[in-house]
Amino acid sequence: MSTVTLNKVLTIKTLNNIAERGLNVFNKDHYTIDNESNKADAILVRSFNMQALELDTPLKAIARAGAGVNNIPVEKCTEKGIVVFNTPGANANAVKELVLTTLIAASRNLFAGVAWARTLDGEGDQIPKLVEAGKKQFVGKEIKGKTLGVIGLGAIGALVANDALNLDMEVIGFDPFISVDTAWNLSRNVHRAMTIEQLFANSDFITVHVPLTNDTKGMFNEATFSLMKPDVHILNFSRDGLVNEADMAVALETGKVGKYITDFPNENVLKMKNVVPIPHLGASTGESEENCAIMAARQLKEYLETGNIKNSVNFPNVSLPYTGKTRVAVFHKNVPNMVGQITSAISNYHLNIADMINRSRGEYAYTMIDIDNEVNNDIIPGIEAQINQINGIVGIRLI
Ligand SMILES: NC(=O)c1ccc[n+]([C@@H]2O[C@H](COP(=O)([O-])OP(=O)(O)OC[C@H]3O[C@@H](n4cnc5c(N)ncnc54)[C@H](O)[C@@H]3O)[C@@H](O)[C@H]2O)c1
Ligand SMILES: O=C(O)CC[C@@H](O)C(=O)O
Repeated sequence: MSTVTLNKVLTIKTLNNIAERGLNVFNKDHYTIDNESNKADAILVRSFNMQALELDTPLKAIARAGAGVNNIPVEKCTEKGIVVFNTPGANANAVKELVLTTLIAASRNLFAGVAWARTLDGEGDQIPKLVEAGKKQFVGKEIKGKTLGVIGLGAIGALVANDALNLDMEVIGFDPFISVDTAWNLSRNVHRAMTIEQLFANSDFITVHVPLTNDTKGMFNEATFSLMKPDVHILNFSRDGLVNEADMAVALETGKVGKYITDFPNENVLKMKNVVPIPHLGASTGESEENCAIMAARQLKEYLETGNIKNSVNFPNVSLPYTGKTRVAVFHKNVPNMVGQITSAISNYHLNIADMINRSRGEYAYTMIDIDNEVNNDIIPGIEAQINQINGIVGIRLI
């Protein structure tokens, strides 16, 4: 981590409860933590829905202490040069543990059984007899030898797939965009489904670990249920929007889906038969909340102090050792001759370039230029104005 001396105090706004150890990453001499400010330099968020929020200047960055960024208006941020970070893998173990816990618990009708046992309160000496007579309602099925389909083999899916093998399950995985890193970590005993249909047709249990996007929205629906085995159990620890809830309600009624274990209860879900509603606890462990908060805070701090970007979901990873010289960081459209125009704007001020880096991601790019000379504060507005005049510039920071 860099140890830059900031010449002004920056404000970090929190929109959710963020673990203390994460907030402690921000030195109080240089940062104010505030959950009210509308002049924040950066935002730390978990699940708060930011879609309708104004993204006012001087907001430079948003860090999601978690994986999913569907609560953040990422496209709007990109257009404004606001960097959005997440914390890949930081809560994956917590989610994996709850997936496997509920996979077994639901299969053994544990939740319903425990709730029923509580209703026996007050029956006195009769309770043991009632238990023995009533337990037949809760006969479950073992997971050993059954097939688990894992959709999405990223940080969480890969952990679930590997550990399900250790529980003697057969595992089929589907992920057309699997990363090289994950592929290396995945057991060779995980069978690869060539199509999602193949996974649907062969799984006794299905767990989904993909982001909610236009492509994945409603991927569980009447048509896909029809491909599945009867009594399939579906686990959704990803996002509610992946499931067409009207179709799920019907599939549960008919027994096509035996159980729906979801981390996203709502009014529709709570009315469903054989649903196991969990109050979004996937990542709710002390360990995971700290991991996410620390990672999010470090990434934000590094970006604010040096311009370096790591684990952004909308801009490329860019890193240049920070030497304390003036750094010009520019967001721009990914079109020809941008770097040339930016560097000539700088040389118009007779400044020498010591180092530079340029990376692109889709339609946008990010360029950082370190200036060799001491830059007089008086000329900074002029440099900014010249660069801002270039067609395709989204934003500029001098650090
Ligand atoms: N319940 C919780 O508390 C909780 C916690 C963490 C993450 N999540 C959710 O889980 C999701 C996954 O988290 P992660 O950390 O594993 O993310 P990740 O980015 O590491 O993995 C996602 C995987 O999904 C794959 N994928 C994308 N589209 C796909 C598709 N159409 N079909 C198959 N695979 C596809 C990607 O290639 C990637 O490997 C997050 O986006 C978030 O919505 C929920
Ligand atoms: O912050 C949480 O508790 C949940 C986070 C989770 O939904 C995620 O996408 O990482």
